[in-house]
Amino acid sequence: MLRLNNLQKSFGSFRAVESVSLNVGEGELVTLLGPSGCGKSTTLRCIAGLEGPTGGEIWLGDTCVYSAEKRLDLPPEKRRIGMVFQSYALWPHMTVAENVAYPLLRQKLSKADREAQAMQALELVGLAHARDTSPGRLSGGQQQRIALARALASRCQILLFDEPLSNLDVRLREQLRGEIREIQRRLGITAIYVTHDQSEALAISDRIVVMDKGLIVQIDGPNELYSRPRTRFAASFLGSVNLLPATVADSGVTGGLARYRTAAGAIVGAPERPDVGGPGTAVQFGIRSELIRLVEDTASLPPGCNIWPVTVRDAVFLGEGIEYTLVTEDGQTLTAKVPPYIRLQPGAAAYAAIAPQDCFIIID
Ligand SMILES: Nc1ncnc2c1ncn2[C@@H]1O[C@H](COP(=O)(O)OP(=O)(O)OP(=O)(O)O)[C@@H](O)[C@H]1O
Repeated sequence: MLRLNNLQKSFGSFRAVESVSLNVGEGELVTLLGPSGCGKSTTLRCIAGLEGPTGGEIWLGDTCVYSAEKRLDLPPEKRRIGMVFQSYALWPHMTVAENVAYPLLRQKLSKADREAQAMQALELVGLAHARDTSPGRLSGGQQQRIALARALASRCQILLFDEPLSNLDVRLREQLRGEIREIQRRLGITAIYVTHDQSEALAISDRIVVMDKGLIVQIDGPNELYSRPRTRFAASFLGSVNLLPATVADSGVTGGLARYRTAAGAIVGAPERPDVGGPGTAVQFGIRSELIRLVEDTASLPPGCNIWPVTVRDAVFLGEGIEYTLVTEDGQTLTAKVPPYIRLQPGAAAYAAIAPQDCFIIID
């Protein structure tokens, strides 16, 4: 449905989008995730036609809408794209229904059809009852729903979201992201969603594109990206991670696992990464903080667990859990987020344990 081939965008000599190639399937919701300034919004604006790229190609279905080589650049109104921005951009002097119907004026529709399409879109976002209200009298969440209805009303091929929930409080953000996902799935509409919020990306995406400095670092489903990040950047951008220096001890051991020697000499297991070199190759051994089990004796642990004897240095109560800072026997620091019923005092001796399948290997 959407294809970017080596998309580039420079502002003067600054390359905001270095090179982005991406295929998005029909009905897919793909998120562009990355830190401020990594080129997410610029990529989105190029797709919408609001920004002129400096290289590459953009295809929407079978239509090439931008090609540097062919000197082709279709204007936004010819791209059948709907866009939802961080700011709701609603007209205060129009009613809710008039705001939603406004972009339809460009289409050759009768007044009755325009109104019917606008009302259908308002029903989808649960705001049909507010049709005659002024948008200024509604809450931020409701105003963003109207902006979504306006994008849906024109029955576009693709919906683009640029940080649509950033102006809302946490609870509303969580509720609205669920609603956006539900409507997108129900209509089977293709969507590209820009955010710098990792939990939002994990919650709503079919696939996540992690970007850094105008380049794609990794593209994967939320689960794969969380459990098998390929680089230090991708690992640290999603969730909390511990990285321990290690070397390959033995590969192809059993069930897709390989063994790694950590700095203190302990041998631990993780899924084998085929692109890592043989024994002796230096790697980083990745452990998610929230997947660590913290126990006072090892009897209850399943066989084959990676186990580190640790001393508790610090504990921070977070409500839904406790974040422990732990020190291994060779002086490495581990962060573990565990349920709040596990209470250990600073100075206590314990064991940090994790299943090999829950670990991952980083090579950069
Ligand atoms: N019109 C412009 N002129 C010059 N530089 C620009 C322009 N628009 C964007 N940039 C620069 O391009 C880089 C990428 O910007 P972009 O808005 O795409 O980042 P982003 O990943 O969406 O970050 P954010 O979440 O902060 O919006 C930034 O360094 C930004 O300053």
